Amino acid sequence: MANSRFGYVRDFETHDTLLPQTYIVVRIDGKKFHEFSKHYDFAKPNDERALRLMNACAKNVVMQYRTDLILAYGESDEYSFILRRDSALFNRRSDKIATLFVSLFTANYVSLWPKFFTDRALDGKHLPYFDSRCVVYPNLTAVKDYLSWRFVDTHINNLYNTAFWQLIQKCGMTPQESENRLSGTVSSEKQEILFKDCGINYNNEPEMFKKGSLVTNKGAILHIDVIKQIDELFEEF
Ligand SMILES: Nc1nc2c(ncn2[C@@H]2O[C@H](COP(=O)(O)OP(=O)(O)OP(=O)(O)O)[C@@H](O)[C@H]2O)c(=O)[nH]1
Ligand SMILES: [Mg+2]
Repeated sequence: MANSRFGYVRDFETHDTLLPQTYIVVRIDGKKFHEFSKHYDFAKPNDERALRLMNACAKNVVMQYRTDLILAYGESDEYSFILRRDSALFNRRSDKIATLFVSLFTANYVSLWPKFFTDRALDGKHLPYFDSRCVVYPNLTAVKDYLSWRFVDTHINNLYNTAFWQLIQKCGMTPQESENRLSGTVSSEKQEILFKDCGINYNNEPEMFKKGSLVTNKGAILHIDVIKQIDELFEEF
């Protein structure tokens, strides 16, 4: 950058450096995807094309930064990227990491869209965009708990949403009736309602819906019980 008398303004810039020797998690989340999914007629509660598109974008981000990443995990309109404790990516600058991850992800989302939504083009008034944040975790226990938290969230949301929409679609309930039916029920009761009222065995639902998607740093996309395999997933880290 050339020197000029205006150059002093550079001194106003600040850089947030993430604590050394901590695990960095970058979480991105679709902005107003409630509206976005409605506009593009996503299947309810899970649109396989949309989830596969998210996975393809995440995989490309993982491959770009694979040496710094442990794994990525996603559900719905969100993805978390977990970086190694010793990562020196962009000198651990929070703004650089958060913005580059989210813009690379979004660029992929737009460019890969036609591959997954073959009969519907993106229109300029309804473009996908995502927020992004970096959070640091001080030890392996905390980072394992972070991933377990997202996994449990996937399970809870998916079971509720599956039951909620099945009661509407199969049993002809209104959204309010469906909500009332599920209100106060625990997991096993929701599974029972699904089975008895809708003839659906939750265990037979697609693994990607029930378990979310995990991208390894080699680029494999898995739908596994994260909690059962949590120690293996972080064995080398
Ligand atoms: N129908 C359908 N909707 C989906 C799917 N995946 C995500 N969504 C929608 O995306 C929303 C994601 O939740 P949030 O991130 O809390 O909602 P949001 O509208 O994106 O709000 P902000 O993130 O705060 O901007 C869900 O509530 C759904 O409405 C899908 O596969 N099918
Ligand atoms: Mg969102």
